[in-house]
Amino acid sequence: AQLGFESTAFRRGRRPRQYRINRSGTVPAHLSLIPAGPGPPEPPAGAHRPHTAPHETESRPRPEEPDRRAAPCLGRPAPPHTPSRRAAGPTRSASIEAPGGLRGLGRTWACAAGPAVRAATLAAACCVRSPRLPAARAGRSRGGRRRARTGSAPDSPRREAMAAALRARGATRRLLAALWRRSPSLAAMSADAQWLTAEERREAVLDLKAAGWAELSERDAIYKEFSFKNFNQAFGFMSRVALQAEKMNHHPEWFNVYNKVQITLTSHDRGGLTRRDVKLAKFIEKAAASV
Ligand SMILES: C[C@H](O)[C@H](O)[C@H]1CNC2=NC(N)=NC(=O)C2=N1
Repeated sequence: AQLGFESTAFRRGRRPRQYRINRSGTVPAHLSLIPAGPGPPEPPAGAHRPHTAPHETESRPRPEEPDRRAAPCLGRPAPPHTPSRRAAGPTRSASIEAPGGLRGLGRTWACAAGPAVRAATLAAACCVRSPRLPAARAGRSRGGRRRARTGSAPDSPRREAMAAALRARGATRRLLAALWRRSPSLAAMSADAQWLTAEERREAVLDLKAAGWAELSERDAIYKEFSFKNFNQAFGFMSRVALQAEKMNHHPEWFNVYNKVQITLTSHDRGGLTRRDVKLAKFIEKAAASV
């Protein structure tokens, strides 16, 4: 497969060089594709880590905070678009097109590279380095590759930018991994948020019973029958409730015969009464009163 790599900031006007990776559609492990978007959770130690070149996992000083000035594109996948031509005006952009068919790729990344962001930063922060290009053409001498691997101090602004970009990338990955690790607890927290505390439930049911609702004995739900002047009023009421239900993604169980509407509220995904049922019941009371 052909990876089209065009970076005007990188090429400074020379004909963009096309990078090529193997035809199997896989990205060899020693290629470094730096996901700028929220990547998958960090694999457990020792697990297969796709798209991370060996030298990128070696020890390298990692600042606490990513230096975003060096690699503004990290953390932001770009919408799919064709490789950009030289952008007119003060800023230039570079993009890498990874056709959807490539395994593990299929993403388009763009780096908004203002004049101050050097080509080396783009090369480090957003590019896939082809294994086929001789070291010199890949924009780094053999010594430079050794220095990047060992983390020894780079000796030119271009290498400084590259080292800063790689450090920023590492810090960003660690940040994303920490967020991914925490997400199960966030999900659990939102689940807990659905349930009513005992006190909240007691107060809510008291108010709803005062409005004519009843607790069902055979399941954890509340029920009420509404009567309207005619079918037209009943259906208008149902239409308003239906729109609210869609908005909340929380729907009543109901039955309508002419001017009667029987409604049961419970949260199927929780197997009982939750805040959503109370909220919908309060909306239903207002809708019935305004018919
Ligand atoms: C797929 C859809 O989001 C879910 O089925 C929603 C739809 N409406 C719902 N309504 C109610 N009352 N309980 C649910 O658990 C529920 N889940």
